[in-house]
Amino acid sequence: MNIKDHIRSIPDFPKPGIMFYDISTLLAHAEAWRDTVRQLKEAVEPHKPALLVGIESRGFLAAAPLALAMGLGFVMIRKRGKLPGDIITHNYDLEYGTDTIEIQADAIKPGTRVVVLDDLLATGGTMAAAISLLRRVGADVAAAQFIIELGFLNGAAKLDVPVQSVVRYES
Ligand SMILES: O=P(O)(O)OC[C@H]1O[C@H](OP(=O)(O)OP(=O)(O)O)[C@H](O)[C@@H]1O
Ligand SMILES: Nc1ncnc2[nH]cnc12
Repeated sequence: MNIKDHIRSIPDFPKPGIMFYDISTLLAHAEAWRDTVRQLKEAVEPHKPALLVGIESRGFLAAAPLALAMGLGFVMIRKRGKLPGDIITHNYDLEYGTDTIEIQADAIKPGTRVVVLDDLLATGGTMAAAISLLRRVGADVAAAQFIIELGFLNGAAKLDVPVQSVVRYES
């Protein structure tokens, strides 16, 4: 199964000059999606995580089925203002402006080995922020796992954990 055959590339979205890699078509194809989750499992298992973490929102689509397939729990990192209870907040810089992600303060016991998942690695800013947030709650971040990596943006250079992806684009 060639996973790339099921990812749709849409030029000039959300703005001119950006190629958008759309996983809608991958999710809609049962066999291709099953194979994607299988490949995620093969890549993540060697890190022996006790827990998986997903980043809102497309990261949930990867992390939740993988957690079920691996028999592990799954923790959400969410955008600002969505999580109830005691939360830990992390602000980070985007190309223009700032953004905020959050996790529940008691979601992860200190020392727990986790793998973080997101659908796509672009500049690496989102995953770098997620890793900082996870370390603040005491998680041991074993790896960052993606479905898609945009290699030409060199986001992996921002991350100080092993970076893995199912498919990679060079342009
Ligand atoms: O490597 P970066 O440059 O940080 O970009 C990657 C992030 O951008 C997208 O999320 P988006 O903010 O579009 O949210 P969504 O998952 O809710 O669609 C994607 O799902 C990653 O989380
Ligand atoms: N080029 C891209 N395609 C899909 N999702 C993205 N998130 C950030 N950059 C993206």
